[in-house]
Amino acid sequence: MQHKHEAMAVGASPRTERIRSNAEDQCHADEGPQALELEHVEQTPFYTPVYSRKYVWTCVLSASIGGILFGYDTGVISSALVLFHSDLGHPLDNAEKQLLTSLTGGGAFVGALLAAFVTDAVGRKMVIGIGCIWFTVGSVVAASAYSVLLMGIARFIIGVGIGFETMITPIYIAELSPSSLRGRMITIYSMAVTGGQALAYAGGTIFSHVDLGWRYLFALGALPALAQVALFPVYPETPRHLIYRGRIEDSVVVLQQLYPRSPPSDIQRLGQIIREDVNHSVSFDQGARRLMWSCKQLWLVPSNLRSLISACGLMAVQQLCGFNSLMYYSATLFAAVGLTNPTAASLIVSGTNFFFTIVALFFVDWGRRRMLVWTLWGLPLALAMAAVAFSHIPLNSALELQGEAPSWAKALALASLSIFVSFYAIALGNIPWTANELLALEVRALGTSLLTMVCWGCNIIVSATFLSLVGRLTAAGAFGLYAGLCFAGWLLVIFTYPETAGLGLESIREIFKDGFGIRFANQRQRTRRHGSHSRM
Ligand SMILES: O[C@H]1[C@H](O)[C@@H](O)[C@H](O)[C@@H](O)[C@H]1O
Repeated sequence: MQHKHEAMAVGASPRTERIRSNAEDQCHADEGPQALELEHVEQTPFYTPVYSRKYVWTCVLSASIGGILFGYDTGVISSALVLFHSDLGHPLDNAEKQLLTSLTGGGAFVGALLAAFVTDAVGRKMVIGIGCIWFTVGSVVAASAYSVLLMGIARFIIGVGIGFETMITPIYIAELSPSSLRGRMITIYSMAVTGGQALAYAGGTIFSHVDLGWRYLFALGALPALAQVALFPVYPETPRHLIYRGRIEDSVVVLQQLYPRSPPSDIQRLGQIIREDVNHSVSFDQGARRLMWSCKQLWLVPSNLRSLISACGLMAVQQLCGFNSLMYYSATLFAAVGLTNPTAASLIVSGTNFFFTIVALFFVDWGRRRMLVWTLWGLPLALAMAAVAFSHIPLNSALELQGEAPSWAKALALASLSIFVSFYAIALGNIPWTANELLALEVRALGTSLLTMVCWGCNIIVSATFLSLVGRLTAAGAFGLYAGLCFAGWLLVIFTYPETAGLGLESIREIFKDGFGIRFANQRQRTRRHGSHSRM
């Protein structure tokens, strides 16, 4: 009832009022027992030998190649900038360097928006393919570029590919995975991202000794895209999308492949539950899958809006915590604190990030909210330590050391930044990519597109302002500011991010019906655990 008043207060038309209240009624329908049943069916393979899950792992690993592309192409620019010399017509000035770095973020922002227009129409798998085309074309143009303009165009094209890929791969994986493994499988994708970044830094070290090495670096970026296209026949369209398009028989075949050990009755029931959820979304669709309609669903249905705030809020925290400033400027920062091999120093950041993403793999299905709440406090603490350290290290706005710095401050700077990366990678670095699971099917494509745009919008803000922040506030002030933002992010998570680990995608919409559902979700987790104990 309260929601009706909310909508009236903003002057909703009778039609939008109808849309909203339909959705509310559906959300309040009794989904509890059915949702638990779905989770039970999806968990069946969990108790069966690993080889029976081979197919789902093959699909997830094939899709995760997109993560390698994302990581490699965002990481490669920092090495390439050092290797360009005058190969693009003249030595690059700072503005050109910043432009070539941020154009990828701009392209990704546009790509995520474009992907929203096509995802429901052409399917999840096809969008992965479209992303690969952008990556391949962008890599070829970048490898053969001879001017800043051409390189700029190439970086933008690669960015569009990243936008497509970051929008679709997490949805694709979430829709294919059994709920008990969903977090872990999306974390495989995050591992691919951080692994791709580490590969880019390693490649940068190797090709720094090769004439025109940057051309090889960019050309190599096309290989994962081509590999993903080659694997196209191996991975299927998601059952949820197939059902959405009315291809029921195809969806049953895919479900059978995904759950080979489940009895046919379980497969049938799973298909039926997904179908009911899809019918529920399509019935709102009124026959026209128009973006405007999805927008209204997202903004005017309070439960959808709340899930969007939760998901996008967490993604904003991931980017605004300042991690990517460290990623892009780590070499320069570490050089300032006395390390002699800057590329190897960058490998410390990307390697630590990769390592702790692997650690995250073991905890993410234990609890997303739990992991976030237990680790996020470490970020402001580590950044506050970094702020203390850098207040004794005199740097100018180009991050060059101006004078002497005490060795304890240098050691503290190194230690605090390493602690920061570890705490970041174990939860905040990957959980926001699982957040599309918060969105109901009828708004998942558009909502995930917005989620991805928040990621890239905030990414551009952080990467384009770090040096100016250091200029205005000093490095200590910049780290202090990030510490404040991280602390605010921790509070945001505590109040708005419910626990979703182990819940079926079709049951998550229920959580947001009366608020951010923190208590409700905890209660669901208890019931679920109790249910699975009593089944065992
Ligand atoms: O999840 C990824 C990962 O943490 C990367 O290391 C970071 O560069 C990206 O911005 C983030 O979205």
